[in-house]
Amino acid sequence: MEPEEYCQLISSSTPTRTAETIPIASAISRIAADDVIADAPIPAFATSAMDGFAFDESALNSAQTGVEVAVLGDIPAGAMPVDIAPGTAVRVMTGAQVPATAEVVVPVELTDAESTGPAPDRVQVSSLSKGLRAGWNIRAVGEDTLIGDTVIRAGETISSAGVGTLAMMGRETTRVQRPLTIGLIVTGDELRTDSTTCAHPFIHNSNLPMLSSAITNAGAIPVERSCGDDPEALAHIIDELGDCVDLIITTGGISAGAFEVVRQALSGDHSTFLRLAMRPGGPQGYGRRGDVPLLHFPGTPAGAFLSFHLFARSLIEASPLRSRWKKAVYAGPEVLGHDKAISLVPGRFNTAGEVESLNRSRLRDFSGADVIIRAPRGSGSIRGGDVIAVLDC
Ligand SMILES: Nc1nc2c(c(=O)[nH]1)N[C@H]1C(S)=C(S)[C@@H](COP(=O)(O)OP(=O)(O)OC[C@H]3O[C@@H](n4cnc5c(N)ncnc54)[C@H](O)[C@@H]3O)O[C@H]1N2
Ligand code: MOO
Repeated sequence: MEPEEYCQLISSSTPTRTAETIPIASAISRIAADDVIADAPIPAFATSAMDGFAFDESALNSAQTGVEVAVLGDIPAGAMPVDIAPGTAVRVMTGAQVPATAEVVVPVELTDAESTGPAPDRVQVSSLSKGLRAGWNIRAVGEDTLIGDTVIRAGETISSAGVGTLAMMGRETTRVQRPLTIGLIVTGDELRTDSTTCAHPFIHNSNLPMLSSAITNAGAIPVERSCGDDPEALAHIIDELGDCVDLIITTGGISAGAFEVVRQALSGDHSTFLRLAMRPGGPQGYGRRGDVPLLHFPGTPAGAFLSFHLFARSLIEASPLRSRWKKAVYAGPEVLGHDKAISLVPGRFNTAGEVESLNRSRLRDFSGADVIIRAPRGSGSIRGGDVIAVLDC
């Protein structure tokens, strides 16, 4: 089974999301829970798009014949508009509310006026074409956004432009998805988290800080646990976490050894274990204990890293793996396909915007990578100039 098909199989493990209301200043990188619909037009009143002079229709007619027009005053942005007496002009600044009778705004550069200093008493327009449309340089009510426009869609990640859009509409709070809480259990008697006790035959526990930070980076809240090779102890930790998390990820203990703690604790009643046609990260498992979905990743650090980016992120983002791959142009070197499995290889964008591969798939090779390259299975290979599938990581 290829990873996309497996992702489809585990999609029923996608945790249920609830929503919360938060201040817009905290909404960056959060996922919009609802469509945001404009309840007022933007701009809410007609404004000038230029620094210049607002003319009513008869003043414009005079100005187009070269006649000087009287200027009745100034409307800076943020000031109430001054009415235009028939046949006269007012000086307006970009963003200022224009008088209701304004026909056009003529930019200051097209007049004989200085751009700074007090407003002149009179203004003459140097050159103005005849067929000006009414509303020239005036931003009409709703020109940017109309009442009822969907400005942010449910499921979109709110960017800084999104925060600005919410602020532009006068929103102080917004509804976002509540972050998921994810239990992370790394397994293995050989693991030591405290480096002072990590003498032979123990090893440093890399999966715990790696996946905990990956969970945080994906916008979720990690709850960390470590477990030895005792299946009963693991079942106990899963039950304890089950009350307070939306998803549990385990690493290690799922392949073919004599002390496969995850497999022993869960296979049969709770979880299914299988080998995917992908390298690294082939051994995988999924299941449910009570209401809580379970994902089981291999213990090898590169396998755990890739499993997180392919599968955990698909569930967190509620987006199938098939639609998460992006296209890129490959720059080389040649990567040979494996007959039985797709290969996952670290890739980095070069200065030409194409992807180069590092050709080995150790965890340290992924640490400098921008993307995970998907090299298809089979006897072919990927070469410079090919269009390839990549996943950000
Ligand atoms: N007879 C077979 N043996 C193995 C097979 C197989 O098909 N037949 N598959 C191999 C592949 S591929 C993988 S991947 C691993 C997966 O094994 P597990 O998921 O059971 O993981 P462990 O055996 O517990 O650990 C594997 C490896 O990773 C180290 N490890 C585990 N957790 C951590 C951690 N938190 N931090 C750092 N390193 C960790 C562990 O010490 C092992 O070296 O199975 C192969 N074997
Ligand atoms: O599937 Mo494993 O060692 O290739 O991660």
